[in-house]
Amino acid sequence: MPSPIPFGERLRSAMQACGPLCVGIDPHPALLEAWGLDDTAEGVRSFSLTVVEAMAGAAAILKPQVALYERFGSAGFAVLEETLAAAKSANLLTLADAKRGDIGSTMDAYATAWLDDRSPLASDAVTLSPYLGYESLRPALDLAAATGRGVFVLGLTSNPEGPSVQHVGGENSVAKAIIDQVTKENAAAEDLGHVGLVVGATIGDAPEKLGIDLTASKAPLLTPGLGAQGATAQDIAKSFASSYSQVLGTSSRDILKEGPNVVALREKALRVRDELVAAG
Ligand SMILES: O=c1ccn([C@@H]2O[C@H](COP(=O)(O)O)[C@@H](O)[C@H]2O)c(=O)[nH]1
Repeated sequence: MPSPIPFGERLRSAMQACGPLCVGIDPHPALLEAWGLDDTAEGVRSFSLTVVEAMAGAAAILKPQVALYERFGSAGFAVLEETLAAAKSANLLTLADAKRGDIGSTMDAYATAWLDDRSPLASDAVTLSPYLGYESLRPALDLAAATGRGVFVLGLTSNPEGPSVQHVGGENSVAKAIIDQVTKENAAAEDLGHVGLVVGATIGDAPEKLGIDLTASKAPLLTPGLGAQGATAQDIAKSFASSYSQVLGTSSRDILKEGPNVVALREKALRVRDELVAAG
């Protein structure tokens, strides 16, 4: 069996072809209502398939927020499976925003669920929480590498509560310890590695203050916080400066509020994408 193409290479090709944008699929009750859909699994299905249709060729990757499917139990997971399959058929990469993290033995099962070729939920990448210790993520890190998939580890999150944990330690912060491990993991990559980082668009000068070198990490940098949480493409360009070529700008509600019209959704995504390109 030939080795799979590494996730970092696949992501870079998608970013070159479609631009540095990740569109989040977050079917919140208020958005479903605004789109004239019921807050049911069927409503979430219609919402998700419309986003997939609108984003083909306009986004490098789609990020379904797993929590918003999970609230409908098995019916929600069936819709998520269908959404992942539709994205694959439309040549869109997928990042399941599940933020999984547990002791190693349980992590094995999470890795199988999100990163094994045989799983109906297999995605191109999954988000992981490293707060049980970076090495507890090993089953997912290794399975992702073996299957040509990726993971995005929480580093500096976009929410205002994040610093109360992630900045602890100052020059030897919790976030720096995590990011140093990611740097080691991606050391052999020529460009982007298979281990990405979640680093919010709202973080301001935190990397500088904490002595964190994001460029050296070779991590694809997922930057939630753009749009609905108040950050702009210019904010990202300022915070990320030398690592900007690694940035995958991500936005959910600010784009999704343009639906359900497919053309309006796509045009908004293209505007956000063009702003990200221009800011660099
Ligand atoms: O630090 C983080 C990590 C993840 N998220 C997720 O991204 C989207 C953001 O949605 P917007 O509507 O663009 O605000 C959402 O799914 C979050 O759970 C984040 O915001 N920050």
